[in-house]
Amino acid sequence: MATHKTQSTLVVEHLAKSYPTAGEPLQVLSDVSLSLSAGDSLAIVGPSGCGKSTLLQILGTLDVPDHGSVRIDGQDPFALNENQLAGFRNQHVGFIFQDHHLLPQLTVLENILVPALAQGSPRPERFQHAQQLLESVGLADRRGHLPSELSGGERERVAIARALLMRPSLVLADEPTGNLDRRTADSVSELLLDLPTRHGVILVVVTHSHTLASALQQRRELSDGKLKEC
Ligand SMILES: Nc1ncnc2c1ncn2[C@@H]1O[C@H](COP(=O)(O)OP(=O)(O)OP(=O)(O)O)[C@@H](O)[C@H]1O
Repeated sequence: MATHKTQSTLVVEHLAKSYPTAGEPLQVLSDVSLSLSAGDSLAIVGPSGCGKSTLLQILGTLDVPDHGSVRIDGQDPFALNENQLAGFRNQHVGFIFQDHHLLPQLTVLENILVPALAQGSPRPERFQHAQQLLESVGLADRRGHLPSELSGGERERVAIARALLMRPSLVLADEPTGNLDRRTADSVSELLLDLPTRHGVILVVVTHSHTLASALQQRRELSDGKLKEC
């Protein structure tokens, strides 16, 4: 199952981002730089409102910085036009959100295949890969179930499998264990921690969980718009 992309890299230099307000703009990121490669994992921690999700959105190319650069696998995603960027994101980035964003009317297997649908009908290899991923998250026997028939932890597992479908270089997780009880959070964390070695991805996790943060290879606190060692 391991599909190491040895070229996987994330290089971020001097990112800055502010939001307009009625008064002075709110400077959320002032100077963020980092460099990660295949197999690396990083926790981003910090108090509520410090800008963690904003940073994750920019790393995932869902939002644009005011200044600075992001290079994923050596490419500048913000130099692409809108269609190219959507395709690039689909191929290079997997997202895992706290509320998992599964489509309620689709089965577990169909939800995992959603990223491939953006490119038309999934090829048989994709179905096979989706099935393998379902097995790897321990849900092979739930492929025909709807999200409403799953527990919170099981839905999060589906979201993890979906994030891996396109064999991304970069997996971004925003509070992946935030809504889960301790035991379920531990088992989801275990799956996440396995991703960099098992799938050769770069894993960046925003979390308030000390347990999860301390299990990742690297930790940075976002403070005053900058990443600091912690
Ligand atoms: N679209 C927006 N327009 C204006 N302000 C925004 C916008 N998005 C976020 N903010 C503000 O930017 C700051 C950082 O928000 P962000 O969601 O990145 O923080 P966070 O560290 O992820 O918080 P939490 O841990 O509570 O999720 C907050 O003060 C928030 O209110």
